[in-house]
Amino acid sequence: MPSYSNFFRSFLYFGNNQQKWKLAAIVSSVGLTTAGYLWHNQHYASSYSLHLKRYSASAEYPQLSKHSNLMARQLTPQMYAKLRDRITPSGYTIDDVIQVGVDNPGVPSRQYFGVSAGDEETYKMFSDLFDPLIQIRYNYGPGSRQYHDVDITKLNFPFESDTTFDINKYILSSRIRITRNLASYTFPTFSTRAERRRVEGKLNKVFEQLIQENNQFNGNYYRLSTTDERVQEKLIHDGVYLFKPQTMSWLSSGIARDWPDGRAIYVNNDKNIFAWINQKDHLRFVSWSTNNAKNNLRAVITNFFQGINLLENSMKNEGISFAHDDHFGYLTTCPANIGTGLKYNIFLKLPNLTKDMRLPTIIKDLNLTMEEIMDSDPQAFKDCIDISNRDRIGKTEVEIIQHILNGVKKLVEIERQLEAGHKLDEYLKR
Ligand SMILES: Nc1ncnc2c1ncn2[C@@H]1O[C@H](COP(=O)(O)OP(=O)(O)OP(=O)(O)O)[C@@H](O)[C@H]1O
Repeated sequence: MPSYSNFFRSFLYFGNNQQKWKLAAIVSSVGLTTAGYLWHNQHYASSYSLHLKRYSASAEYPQLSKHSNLMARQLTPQMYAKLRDRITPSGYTIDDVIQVGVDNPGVPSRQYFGVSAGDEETYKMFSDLFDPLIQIRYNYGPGSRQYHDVDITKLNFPFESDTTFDINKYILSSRIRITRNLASYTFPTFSTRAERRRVEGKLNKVFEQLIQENNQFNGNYYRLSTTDERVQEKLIHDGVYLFKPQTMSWLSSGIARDWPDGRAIYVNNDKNIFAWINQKDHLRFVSWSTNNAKNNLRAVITNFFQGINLLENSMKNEGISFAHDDHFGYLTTCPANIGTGLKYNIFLKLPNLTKDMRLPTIIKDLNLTMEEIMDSDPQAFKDCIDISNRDRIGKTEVEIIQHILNGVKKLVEIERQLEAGHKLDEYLKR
């Protein structure tokens, strides 16, 4: 092992004076950075454990006996005691992770996660809890790898070449979105005001590039804190306004703090592409068909992936990228979105099928999710359902979209059989 005196002697005989000073400057800056990093970590870890260790793990264990969310079913007192000593580099703890689930018990019929991530490191740091939850909800095991495929030429759009019936009678509209966070910044659950503003500032530059460089994405960027009421009303009318999250689960996760500071909206001139900045995640990017452009399935998907591609190119110019991991895919605030962060919704009008009690079972067998459509006018979406993907992780983007399209094709076919007077049992037997 080289001794300090050997090191000093080598330094004396090294190069000329200028090179010596250069070397000394490099060595001391590396030393100071390392010492600073270690001090920072130790300081945080020790103040955190001092604070926690005032009471035992069993005294701190949350009251979960009446809870039915996934977290409450997995977090044993032993696991809590083990994870209580961990902290991510930005300071996120197990108590931060579980707060949404402690405050929101959930209902047995819904697989509500009851956890949130505060930064990229959360998933690995608290994998004892996150891994089983993701396994239960998505059947996605710890050894798996998330693959991506955005080659939309592989997609097969149903009924596109079939002109024998009016598809617009059944398919009303579609909407696709991704949700993402930027690498190296804390997530909205945990960001400080300054960091949230920094993220918004970076994304502002990215969207300004998109607006300037591309006709289709030409549009406007609005900071919520400086948007006047008239513009606000217009954005609400266009269906793109970013409202402050109101549900208890999102309020207790911390994402609505300081609203509307650091929040922004991008929307293109055609109003069929928009983005929300600093809502549940740093970025939510959406492509949809408005009511007067019904059943524009292919265009919605094409615009969407074109937009993401341009966004990622602009992000490179800004030196930023999305938080991503080979195993977990894109890292999101809620594990419900992890993997692809992709949700694809299609509104369907199925007057016969929606009257049948077996519809929820059919939807479940197709591995889809069905939601009610909320509208101020209850008649507007009579006999309609909102179909979306159940999976976000373990499948590629193209697989998820094709799965929805195939499911929609089946549902429309069943509806048409019922319309023609056939019984549902006949179809189900096939
Ligand atoms: N196909 C569609 N056509 C028109 N509007 C849609 C469509 N799909 C969804 N929407 C509307 O967009 C809004 C948000 O939809 P949704 O809650 O499914 O997605 P999300 O907010 O992106 O995801 P989540 O809240 O589950 O993280 C809802 O008001 C919904 O009615």
